Formats: sequence, C-alpha cells, structure tokens
Amino acid sequence: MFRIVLVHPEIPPNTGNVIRLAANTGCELHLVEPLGFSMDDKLLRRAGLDYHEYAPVRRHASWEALLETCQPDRARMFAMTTRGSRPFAEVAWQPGDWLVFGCETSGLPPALRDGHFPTGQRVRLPMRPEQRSLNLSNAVAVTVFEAWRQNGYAGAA
Ligand SMILES: C[S@@+](CC[C@H](N)C(=O)[O-])C[C@H]1O[C@@H](n2cnc3c(N)ncnc32)[C@H](O)[C@@H]1O
Repeated sequence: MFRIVLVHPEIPPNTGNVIRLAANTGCELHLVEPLGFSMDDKLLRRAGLDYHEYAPVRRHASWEALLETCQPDRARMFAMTTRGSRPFAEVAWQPGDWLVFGCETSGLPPALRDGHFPTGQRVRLPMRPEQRSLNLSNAVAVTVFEAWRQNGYAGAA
C-alpha cells in the first residue's frame, strides 16, 4: 500500500480520478488544503465519489498538519516533480512510501519541494523534450503502477 498526497489540487475530475485509482490499487489518499473545489463538487462525485467508501481519503489543513498528524518517515517521502533529477523507475519503491504531487497549474510550491525533499527524493517521470508536464492524475497513475509493479502487485486479485 502506498500513500498518495495531492498538495492543493485544483481540478475536481483529477482528484476524482485519483480517488478511483486509490480504490483500485489499495492506496491511501491524502489531500492538503486549500483545495480548489468542494468535496461535494458534482464533477468530483462523478469521477470518484462512488469509490470513496473503499479508498481512505484524509484531508489536512496544511503540509505541516499532515507531518504533525501522520509522522511520516521523511526518508520515504518523494516529491514528484518535473524539476526532479531522479528517474522514477530507479527508485526501489517500498510499501508505505509517500508519493507527493503538486497542483495542476503550478506544481509543488518551491519552498516545500526544495526545503523538505533532498535531491534524491525529487523524482521525475520521463517526457519528450520540450514537453512541460503530464496531467496530474496521469502522473499519479503511472507512478503508483510502477511502485505497485515493483512490489508484485501485492493485494491484486
Ligand atoms: C500538471 S503538473 C504541474 C505543472 C507545473 N507547471 C509544473 O511544472 O510542476 C501536476 C503535477 O503532476 C506531477 N507531474 C507531472 N508531470 C511530471 C513529471 N514529468 N515528473 C514528475 N511529476 C510530474 C507533479 O507532481 C506536478 O506537480
């Protein structure tokens, strides 16, 4: 089981897709406020709310609140960022790892990315040259499936 963290997500269908992905893959989902939508949003419900009961979704008032509440192993937290230098397939992902994603328009706040994650924990998905970024929910899906693949798809039917 992996932990997905979305920091300040803005677009309801992306978060809805991630709720559904979390349910399908057995991940825990953490949302760091402020969110760009209400959890009652129709688009969010359409994309993912049916899966809510199966995917634990925890909300945190801030990044600091998440750290305080969850007391994560900081060595196993990874910032997923287009500015990362470590290729994602080179990380030996472990159950319980924290996969931290930024918001759709601006990514992870630079102070959080650079202040809380050593270089080796800033991870990048490969892209063709000149491309800016992947869609948030696609980036989450690709990362979770690589991590899960490395762990033998534990828990899959
Ligand atoms: C739409 S992107 C954000 C775009 C933003 N302008 C940036 O450059 O970070 C939303 C999130 O998806 C993840 N993401 C997208 N493409 C990525 C990549 N190539 N490598 C790692 N993470 C990526 C990151 O967590 C990013 O914060």
